[in-house]
Amino acid sequence: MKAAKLSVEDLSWSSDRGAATLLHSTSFSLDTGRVLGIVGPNGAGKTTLLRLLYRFYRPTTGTVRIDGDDIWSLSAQAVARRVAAVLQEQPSDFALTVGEIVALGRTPHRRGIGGATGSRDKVIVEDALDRLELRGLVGRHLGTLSGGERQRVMVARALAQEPRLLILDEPTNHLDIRHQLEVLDLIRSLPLTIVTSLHDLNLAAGVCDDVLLLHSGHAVGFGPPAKVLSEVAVSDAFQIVARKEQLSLSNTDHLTFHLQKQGSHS
Ligand SMILES: Nc1ncnc2c1ncn2[C@@H]1O[C@H](COP(=O)(O)OP(=O)(O)OP(=O)(O)O)[C@@H](O)[C@H]1O
Repeated sequence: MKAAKLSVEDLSWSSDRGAATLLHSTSFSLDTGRVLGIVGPNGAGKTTLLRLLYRFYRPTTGTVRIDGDDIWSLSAQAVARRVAAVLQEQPSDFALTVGEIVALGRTPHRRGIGGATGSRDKVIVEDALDRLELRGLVGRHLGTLSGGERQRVMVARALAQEPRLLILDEPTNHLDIRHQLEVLDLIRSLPLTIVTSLHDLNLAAGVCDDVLLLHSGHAVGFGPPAKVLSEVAVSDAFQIVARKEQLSLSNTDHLTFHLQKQGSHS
């Protein structure tokens, strides 16, 4: 696996000319192998930013470069060889088996429509199935799996794509605590550049090298979680009162959240 360098410059997006801007000018860069968490309240623009990064939306202004190449100067297939995205599963996937879905990850590497599956493709698919512990489920239809099992299948398909940049939209959704920790552990262990949206700020602080805090379509902070996720910035963005406390056993910071200042309610 090879990790990408990602650089985003003056990126903004609105759905139509004259429509409200859903992402205002945003710039940041991410070195190879870094894990970036996109955090912010509902409707802040997290999914919009991710869609710009995997070439689903064409930017209104600015560029997304992967290893120096503007993704809109490359073909969709060339981008799919470098970038994989794990989104919520598509309804059309439900009739396919786990093995078939993971093998779909090889599509961008095939020559021509219906290109043959080579022995290297098989090795890569098997490796992805092993990594996500899916061997036992290989013949099952996606529709029969639990939410957590489906999430693992989607990550395996993305790995079979052999991306340099992996994009994850809320990868811990539907997962119980054990499976959340496993997915986050996997994220940390992959030698890829990763951009992931996360709702849980304490999880984001634990797993990400950098975070980007979005508020009403504006990037209001980028950098190490300890710096960006300050009490003031989190309180402002989420319209709550955030307090940073120290966990006594692990000596790590932990954010707690309150609707109002303690003692201020009647
Ligand atoms: N294609 C679109 N056309 C018009 N408005 C859109 C479009 N996509 C998203 N929006 C709006 O843009 C805003 C940002 O949406 P987005 O899905 O990026 O937020 P988010 O931070 O991912 O939210 P959540 O945490 O709820 O998933 C929302 O108000 C949403 O309704």
